[in-house]
Amino acid sequence: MRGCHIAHLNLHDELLPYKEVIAKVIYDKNYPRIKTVVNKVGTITNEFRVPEFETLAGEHDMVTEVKQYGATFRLDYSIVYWNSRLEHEHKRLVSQFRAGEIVCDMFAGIGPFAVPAAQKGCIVYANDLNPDSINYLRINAKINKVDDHICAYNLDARKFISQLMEVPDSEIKTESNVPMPKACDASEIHDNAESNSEIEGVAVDKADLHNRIDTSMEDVQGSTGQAAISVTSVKRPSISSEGENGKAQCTDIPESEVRGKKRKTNKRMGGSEISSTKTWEHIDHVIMNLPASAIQFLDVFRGLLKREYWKGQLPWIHCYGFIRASETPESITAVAESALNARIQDPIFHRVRDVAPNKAMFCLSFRLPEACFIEDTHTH
Ligand SMILES: C[S@@+](CC[C@H](N)C(=O)[O-])C[C@H]1O[C@@H](n2cnc3c(N)ncnc32)[C@H](O)[C@@H]1O
Repeated sequence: MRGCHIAHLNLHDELLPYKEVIAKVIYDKNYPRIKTVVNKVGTITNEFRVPEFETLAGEHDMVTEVKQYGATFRLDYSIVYWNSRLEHEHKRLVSQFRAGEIVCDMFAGIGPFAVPAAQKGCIVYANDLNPDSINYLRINAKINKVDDHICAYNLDARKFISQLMEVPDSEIKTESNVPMPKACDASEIHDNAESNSEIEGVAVDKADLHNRIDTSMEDVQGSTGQAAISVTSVKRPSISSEGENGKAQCTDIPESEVRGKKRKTNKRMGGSEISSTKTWEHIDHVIMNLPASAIQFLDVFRGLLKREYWKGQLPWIHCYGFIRASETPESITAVAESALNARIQDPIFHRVRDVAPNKAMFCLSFRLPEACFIEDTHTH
């Protein structure tokens, strides 16, 4: 693994009697680059997907730094999930994202999707149930200088996505609280639609659309003052704030962060627009990399998005899982449809890698079906 002083073995049973000898040879041949040789023990059963390791040679130091396509990730191998074999998959998926898009990573780990997506200029809402993963994700966001593009949360994935989609009281449309006409203007809604989409016959670039929408939102805020209140009046706690013992605080999503994160256009993008994001109005991608059970979380999307607030197309869901020899992409899609209680149009099934002779990891990507909208949430 690039940049790492740990050699991580996965020895089969027949080699276990020789494990010390094997480890010593690896250590002697590679020292000082390799300072620790570990072997994975048993199968992963804990919910944080952290393997157990035994140290076979060298010092027991499991804190290290690894590099993936230009990003640096610090982690403690003994307390967080990390799999260097997913490098290509991280890269493949992030290559589909575009600057300015909003990405929600429900099972983010230490940030191998979140950090490169933020480096691309996406706004990333990243969550993990393991507080140590979130602690390292925040550290990695800082190391890679994208902490202004990542909001990190330590919640159960269902709660995380539900809270991001919750419309705050101050924004609920009532008869006396009619939405700002310009912010919900049909042409803007239309503009916020699609990557490289055809709008009235013209090819439209999504990043450009976001910039244009951003500018118009600034105008709206300036002219009415109403939206500006929801975005700027609440002081957001620092994303990288730490609790006692240097651990990231485990809290619900702070209202101010859910309500709309100030978005600075990435300096590397050369832009200077500052805009706001309201996650209940639009997100572009949801990543669900918990292959053992992510598909069972899909039911959280039933009735999750509120049609009257939503702008543009529905988000892409990228859901990971394992496929056995007895299963097919169609049968996997049927399981996802059953969880969503909706038909999926044109699913994209990508085989990520073989993990055992009869088992492969896959990524099922699809646009959230319209049936997942909740129609009328008006409070009169
Ligand atoms: C397979 S790892 C993926 C991490 C990262 N996305 C990657 O590609 O390396 C799954 C992650 O989901 C987290 N996790 C497990 N159950 C969860 C839950 N109910 N809600 C949120 N995160 C959870 C684990 O702590 C772990 O970091």
